[in-house]
Amino acid sequence: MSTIGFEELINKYTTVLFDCDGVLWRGNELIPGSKEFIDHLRKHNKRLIFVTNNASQSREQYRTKFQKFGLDVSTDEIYGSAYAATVYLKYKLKSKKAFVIGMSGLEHELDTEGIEHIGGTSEEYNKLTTDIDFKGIKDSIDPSVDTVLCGMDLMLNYSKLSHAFSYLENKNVNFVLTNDDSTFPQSAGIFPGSGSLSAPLILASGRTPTVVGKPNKEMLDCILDKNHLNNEETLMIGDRLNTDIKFGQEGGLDTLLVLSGVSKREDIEKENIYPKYILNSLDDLN
Ligand SMILES: O=C(O)[C@H](O)[C@H](O)COP(=O)(O)O
Ligand SMILES: [Mg+2]
Repeated sequence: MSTIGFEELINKYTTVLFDCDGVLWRGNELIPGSKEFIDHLRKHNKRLIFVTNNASQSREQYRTKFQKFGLDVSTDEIYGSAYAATVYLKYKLKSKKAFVIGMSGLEHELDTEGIEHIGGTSEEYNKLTTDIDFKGIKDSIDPSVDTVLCGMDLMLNYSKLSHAFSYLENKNVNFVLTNDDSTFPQSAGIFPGSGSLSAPLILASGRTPTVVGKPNKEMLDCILDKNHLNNEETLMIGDRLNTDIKFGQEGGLDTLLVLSGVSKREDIEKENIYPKYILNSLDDLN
């Protein structure tokens, strides 16, 4: 494990896969040096691919977020777990309709692939109430729902969980997570991640979900469907050892851990996941 400088990086790699939360930004705050580093790579004609487990936004919404930071990134360069999960439901599960725990970004991606969805941001599932209509939940089961899909949901509540749980009682209904990150890096600090939001369903249903996001192969398959990666010339940059660095290693890529997000230097030995390179942040490359 060593550091790496900009010159060495651009001489070794033609393609850079970037994680987003904790590498480029924390919430809506750009991490110092990330824009400059991306601009430098663009000047050296490097291929950039952005791979985020954050399912709260669609590729289009991320393109707008990049633009707000003065970064011109095309949707073809963006692979979010909302998109990857949608592709998985559409082409692997042949899903027609999903019950969603998630936000508008996940719903937008499902819409682009013509997968119907209930739950999510619709009004009836987002009322914060202690007056739960338990019988109504069981009576409301829609037999055409074939999948429960869970992602980051800032409006999670007991009623939504109870609806999702009731669908999962039917073992024929698929159970899919966009990702299972335990925590989520924000500018104000670390918060519960989407993996921690779906944990109650896993415990209550006793079922093991398919997880699409990093480090799982479905996310890499989604990228490889559209991009040939020359492994020796591709670098994966991330802030989380058990998603980004593991994803890169299992994909046969070199990896760079930046300490600007979730994982800390002492986590490396604890988790026994050793990146090839380590830096404090992307600013060390400017
Ligand atoms: O809780 C989550 O969904 C994740 O922590 C978060 O969104 C990770 O995003 P990434 O670091 O993969 O961009
Ligand atoms: Mg991250």
